[in-house]
Amino acid sequence: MEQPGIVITGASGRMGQMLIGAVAASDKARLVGCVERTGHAWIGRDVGLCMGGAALGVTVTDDPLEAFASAQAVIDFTAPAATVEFAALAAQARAVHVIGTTGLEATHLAAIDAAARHAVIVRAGNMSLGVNLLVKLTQKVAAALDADWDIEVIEAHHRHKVDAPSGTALMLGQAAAQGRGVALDAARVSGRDGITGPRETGSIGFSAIRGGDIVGEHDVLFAAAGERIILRHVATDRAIFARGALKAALWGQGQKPGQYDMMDVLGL
Ligand SMILES: NC(=O)C1=CN([C@@H]2O[C@H](COP(=O)(O)OP(=O)(O)OC[C@H]3O[C@@H](n4cnc5c(N)ncnc54)[C@H](O)[C@@H]3O)[C@@H](O)[C@H]2O)C=CC1
Ligand SMILES: O=C(O)C1=N[C@H](C(=O)O)C[C@H](O)C1
Repeated sequence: MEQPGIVITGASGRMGQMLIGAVAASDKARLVGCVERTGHAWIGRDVGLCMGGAALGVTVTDDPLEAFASAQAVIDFTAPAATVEFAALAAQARAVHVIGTTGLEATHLAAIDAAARHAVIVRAGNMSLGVNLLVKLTQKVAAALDADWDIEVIEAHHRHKVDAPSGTALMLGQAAAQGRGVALDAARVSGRDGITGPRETGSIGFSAIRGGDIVGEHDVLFAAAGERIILRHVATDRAIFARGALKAALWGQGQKPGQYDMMDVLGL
């Protein structure tokens, strides 16, 4: 059987280039398309040459529908508005849509839910094995501790990141809330500043650091009187996200329409 053909959206981005490298090097998938936004300097050029390497025989396009028509999967690490558009188009093309984009708000999520009625969508704020294990651990630890243990999620990323808290931090906060049996929306406290008053018992705090070229670092801090537990993940190479996304694109082949995450893909 022919290997699944994969389209990468946001081809020139930090993750786009990492994903193109991963698919081009894979013996389980074929790179069949690359999409960038209209007006981008890469449109109409071979993506391999644009990346400074050998030609890959794939021309970058700003026409996602045409690109998706010949694909079995679309891997999408772009921006919320673009991802919503791609979800509808991937569903139309019956291609598995792997979504790594973060910063999605309720309206974006509703549109993705609608597309998942007709298509396979795998979405996760972090596609690495390590972070998905950390999510599981966070839920377990939170379930074992009572509200005398304050929970704080601290994340650090590069200076170009546009959303906060990170998608990963939200996954970790959600896991902590689930473990504790509370709703994250009710417990969440982000970005303290000024006279905040003392910490509210049971709240789950989020802090974001932005600087330099930090790939992605996440701590879940459980702090009580006299002791602290810190669960930590440090990403040093974006290849971990690309590997996870490619795994998700392959796993999604033949699945029933619906929305899945990396826990499903990794069997965690
Ligand atoms: N889930 C995960 O494991 C990970 C998720 N991310 C997320 O992926 C997203 C992208 O991250 P980066 O690659 O660092 O950003 P980036 O800014 O380097 O790349 C985004 C790319 O998307 C392109 N783009 C935007 N709108 C588009 C459109 N309408 N059509 C085609 N292309 C379009 C941009 O031109 C750009 O090349 C962010 O939301 C980030 O948080 C990043 C790393 C891992
Ligand atoms: O923007 C990034 O770079 C990253 N984004 C994801 C997030 O928001 O958690 C995953 C990873 O931390 C890198």
